[in-house]
Amino acid sequence: MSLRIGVPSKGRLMEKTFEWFGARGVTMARSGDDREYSGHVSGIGGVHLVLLSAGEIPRELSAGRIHLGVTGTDLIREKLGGWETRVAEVAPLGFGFADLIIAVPNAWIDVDTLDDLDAVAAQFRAAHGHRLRIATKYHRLVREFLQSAGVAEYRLVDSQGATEGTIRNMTAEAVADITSSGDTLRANHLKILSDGLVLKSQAELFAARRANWDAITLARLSELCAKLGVEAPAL
Ligand SMILES: Nc1ncnc2c1ncn2[C@@H]1O[C@H](COP(=O)(O)OP(=O)(O)OP(=O)(O)O)[C@@H](O)[C@H]1O
Ligand SMILES: O=P(O)(O)OC[C@H]1O[C@H](OP(=O)(O)OP(=O)(O)O)[C@H](O)[C@@H]1O
Repeated sequence: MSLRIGVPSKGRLMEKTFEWFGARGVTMARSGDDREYSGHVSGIGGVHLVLLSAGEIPRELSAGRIHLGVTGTDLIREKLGGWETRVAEVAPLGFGFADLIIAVPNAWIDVDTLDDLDAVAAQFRAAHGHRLRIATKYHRLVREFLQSAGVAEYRLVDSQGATEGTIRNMTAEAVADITSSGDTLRANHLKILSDGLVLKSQAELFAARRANWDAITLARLSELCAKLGVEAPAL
């Protein structure tokens, strides 16, 4: 059986992943034109490339339909409850850096910390009759983070994109989203709470604990890890 490795199917994450493996003698390429989601691996035998959305890779790893996968730490932790029991970290890849943060409007001059947010949230509920809304797609991570910080008077509203626009659109009062350059936050007049860093993320190579590991796939894993210069994970 070949070792199935899931890799982001488009954009910067795909290109950087191809570069990272290529620099270590494992060449990945998409077949056909840009719209064809199939590919191949050379430089090592018995490894099958599976091109997937970065957001779907955690689920495919968890189900064991791929043996290895490249995706963001944020997506693994958000999408897989008890992620350590489902995947093993093989190697951080040094790209795809992003911080998951909590941000509020610049105009909230008295709000700089989570404690301030908590105070404003209580006032907000008293004044408006509903809880302050935080727009995000990272429900699990934000809930856990705010719970451990003691912030309770809020409601998460789902936003799967253009999250920073929800405040202007009046569907939320605050946001929890990833930032890398900070341009999107600046353009939308938002500031990060000083203690509002939920998670630092980067692209990582993960192994599926529940995949069908047999002697052949384990041998291929060792060979691949040796070639990549990383330690083979204990599964
Ligand atoms: N500036 C950035 N914008 C978006 N994602 C980034 C950025 N920097 C790093 N990332 C990381 O890239 C990953 C998301 O990649 P991508 O947007 O391709 O995923 P996706 O959810 O599968 O997207 P799509 O649904 O459009 O296919 C996350 O792990 C995220 O942390
Ligand atoms: O700090 P920056 O460099 O500005 O990057 C952050 C932005 O990039 C991502 O959005 P993406 O482009 O993936 O689009 P989305 O709004 O559909 O999530 C993220 O959701 C932020 O909006």
